[in-house]
Amino acid sequence: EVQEEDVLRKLRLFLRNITERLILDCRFKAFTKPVDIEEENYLMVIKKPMDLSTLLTNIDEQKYITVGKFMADADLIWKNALDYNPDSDPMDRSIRRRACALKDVIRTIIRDELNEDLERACEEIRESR
Ligand SMILES: CC(=O)c1nc(NC(=O)[C@H]2CNCCN2)sc1-c1cc(O)cc(O)c1
Repeated sequence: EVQEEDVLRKLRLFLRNITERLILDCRFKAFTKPVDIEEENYLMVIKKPMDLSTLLTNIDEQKYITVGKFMADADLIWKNALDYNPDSDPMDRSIRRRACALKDVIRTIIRDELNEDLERACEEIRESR
């Protein structure tokens, strides 16, 4: 009913704000668009590609009804980067460093800025569905 839509709208605003800040952060440029699948055997190594612009589309398509569901996809971005870049190659190291920074930034923003009442209200909606 109306209250639920209000809660989910607030969640979308919160998640969109975080995602847009990450897209604007030049450290995370490599993560802003889907990896070009011409990239050597990318889809053989990475089962579920994810990127910041796809996160934004998912938010707009109302795919996330809890912060936890959003976090699972957001975590895919840096986890995929670590999986695809395990070597000592300078490019691998550079991507891994940015992946670790992305992980820390996402967690810090959520811990500092997530309103506990909002998250609890979202969990109640999830349980009721
Ligand atoms: C995001 C990611 O995981 C990624 N990994 C790369 N690794 C390499 O190129 C390593 C792999 N090991 C052998 C030496 N090359 S390039 C790259 C990437 C960077 C962008 O600016 C945009 C984009 O779509 C993808």
